[in-house]
Amino acid sequence: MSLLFEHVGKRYQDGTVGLADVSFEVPAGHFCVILGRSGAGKSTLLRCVNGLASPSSGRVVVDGVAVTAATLRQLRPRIGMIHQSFNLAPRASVATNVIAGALPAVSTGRALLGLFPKALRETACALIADVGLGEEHLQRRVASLSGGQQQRVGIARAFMLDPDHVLADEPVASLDPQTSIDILALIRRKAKQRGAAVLCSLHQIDLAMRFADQIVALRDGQVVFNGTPKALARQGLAHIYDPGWSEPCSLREAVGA
Ligand SMILES: Nc1ncnc2c1ncn2[C@@H]1O[C@H](COP(=O)(O)OP(=O)(O)OP(=O)(O)O)[C@@H](O)[C@H]1O
Repeated sequence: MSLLFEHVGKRYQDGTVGLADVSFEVPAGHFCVILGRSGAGKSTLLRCVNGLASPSSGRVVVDGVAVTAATLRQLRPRIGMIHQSFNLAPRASVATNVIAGALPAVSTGRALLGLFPKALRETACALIADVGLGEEHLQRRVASLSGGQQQRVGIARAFMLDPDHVLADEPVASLDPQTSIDILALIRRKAKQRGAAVLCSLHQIDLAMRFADQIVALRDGQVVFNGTPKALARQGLAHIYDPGWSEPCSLREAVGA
């Protein structure tokens, strides 16, 4: 159960290159953080996994199945999504938002009527407790919660269908430092419990170093680093973030100079 990017390129309709030629693998159960400057291609990469963007070249392979319009129906229930701005229904309750994570597995008619099977309702309640929201929160409107609490709802929703993969696009961008740590620890714990691979884009290097098993760094739509936090600490961050960085620097590093 892994996520594989094989020479993935994405050119948008206006000609902008979102991804140039990206290849790497995230093994099952790994927490993989995607780093890179603004515009490096992090969101584009995540969107290529859940079909919100389709690669112009190459392919994304989820557990051996290439992501295409035809396979998305089968793959979507196995991919949980956590968003930067939570993407919840603000006027609906915590419980309603969490159970909405099961929509890919429920017929449209039943979903419209709010008829979720008892097992799914029980799963939703258990998840809400597990992410640290007490019973008193079940019927609260999401709009009345803090950002950190809303992201806990988003995490519970993402795990409704026991996903094999979790995509998190800057999940702590709007949260304070301690809440960010708590939220990433929660995503990591839930994913490890499940054995799910996580692909999580971040701008906070300290958090990447703290939580990642694997770090992939993008620059101008290309992979400029793929390895452990320790290896990145040895290598430094110039090749990812410095505007003036150029290739000879990485060549020197490659020969250990
Ligand atoms: N719908 C689109 N149409 C045209 N270009 C796009 C589109 N979406 C993204 N891009 C471009 O693709 C490149 C990569 O964007 P992307 O959003 O993937 O970067 P990012 O690393 O997630 O940035 P940030 O950290 O700011 O969110 C950028 O040049 C961006 O302007």
